[in-house]
Amino acid sequence: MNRQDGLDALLAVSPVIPVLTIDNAADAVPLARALIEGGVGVVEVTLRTKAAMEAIAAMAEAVPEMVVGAGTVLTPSQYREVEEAGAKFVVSPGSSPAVHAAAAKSRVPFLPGAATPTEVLHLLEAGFRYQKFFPAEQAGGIPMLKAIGAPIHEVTFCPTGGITPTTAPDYLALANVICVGGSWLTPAAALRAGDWAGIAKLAAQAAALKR
Ligand SMILES: O=C(O)C(=O)C[C@H](O)[C@H](O)COP(=O)(O)O
Repeated sequence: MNRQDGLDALLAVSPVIPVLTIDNAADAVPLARALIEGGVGVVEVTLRTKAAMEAIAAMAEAVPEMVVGAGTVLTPSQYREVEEAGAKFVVSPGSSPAVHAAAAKSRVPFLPGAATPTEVLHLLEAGFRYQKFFPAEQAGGIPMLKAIGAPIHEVTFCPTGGITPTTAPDYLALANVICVGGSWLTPAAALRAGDWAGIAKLAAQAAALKR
């Protein structure tokens, strides 16, 4: 089976995929509801915190209208764990043969990361037409994506890393970008304060971006 079956539809759900770092699993459900209220129906929950796995499971269970993805998946065992927790897609900042093998065995589609033309071509050769361009700003940003897109037409990107509400529209205007990832929708202070209304407002602004 193709390891990216259905991924195109998931990446088309919102112009911005919020990249979430959740310290407190109890925040997961109200946070997902706030994002849905703002019109953002897809998230990437990074495995950067102890609470991440529980957060994925809680969101997938309690907020079925949210497409919950798992990010920072670096190993085959993490791939299996997030699938069990209910993740609908898996994101990695890079890629490795072991994680590719885990993706090949899984029903959950995989969005691997690349930052150079050689990495992009390796992934394309392995069948990955959708790739995370990471770390987007540090790896050359918009000029780099344009330069990669000139010779390599077949790959569509979700750039992530250092993107802001100001730069997001310019990324989204590129022919080889389907969506962008970013952490700005969920500022740490807003999460700590449980400012769900504020997060819903940021989500609404992101959901309204054109692509
Ligand atoms: O954790 C991962 O797997 C990552 O790939 C890193 C995140 O995508 C970036 O850290 C996004 O964060 P901002 O740059 O703040 O928008």
